Amino acid sequence: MWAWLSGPFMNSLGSVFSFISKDVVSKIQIIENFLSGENGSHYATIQSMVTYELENDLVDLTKRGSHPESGCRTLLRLHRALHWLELFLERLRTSTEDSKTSVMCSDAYNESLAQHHPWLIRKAVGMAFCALPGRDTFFEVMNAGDHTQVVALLGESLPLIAEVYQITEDLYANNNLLELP
Ligand SMILES: CCCCCCCC/C=C\CCCCCCCC(=O)N[C@@H](COP(=O)(O)O)[C@H](O)/C=C/CCCCCCCCCCCCC
Repeated sequence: MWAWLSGPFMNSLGSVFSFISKDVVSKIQIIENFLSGENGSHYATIQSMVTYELENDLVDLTKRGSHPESGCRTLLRLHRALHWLELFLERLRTSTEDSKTSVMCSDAYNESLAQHHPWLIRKAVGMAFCALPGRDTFFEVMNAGDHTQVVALLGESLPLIAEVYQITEDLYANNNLLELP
């Protein structure tokens, strides 16, 4: 995932996608830094991270303050991105030759991340989607064989992505963390 996000495919799509990939990579890096830091053992699971940060007042709960890059708020952004990914890949899996990646991408975006982004980002992202390559290119960059094989792989992977998403969603909902600033 890391290599793909910062690799030639994303960079070839233009400046908006470079910005998106840098944003995701920097958020993954924040979590990795916690994991390799002195309190790393508390970051071994999402559950232990949430418990540790909440018990030690390490999360800005209502407005950004002294903990602008807590593990909880950083993971929340990635969690929302994972939802976009799930919705997009499901559309790709069930797409036909006539399907447009720009439409699949923006429909998935509007159902997920868009609700958390300001107007300017939504507009910039919406325009960038129009420049996305076609469906065949997406199948190729997955590097998992022909179309039938990619569709089969997506059929196996998507339930796992959905399960990971739901576990985090439930944990965050139970701890009132779904709207962290
Ligand atoms: C359990 C972790 C799993 C991580 C899974 C990540 C999957 C990533 C896959 C695709 C990339 C989507 C990236 C979306 C990043 C969104 C993070 C975010 O919302 N960041 C915004 C807020 O950050 P803060 O300021 O609060 O720190 C930030 O403002 C970024 C805005 C631009 C977001 C544009 C989203 C566009 C979504 C569609 C991406 C299309 C990628 C095309 C791939 C060919």
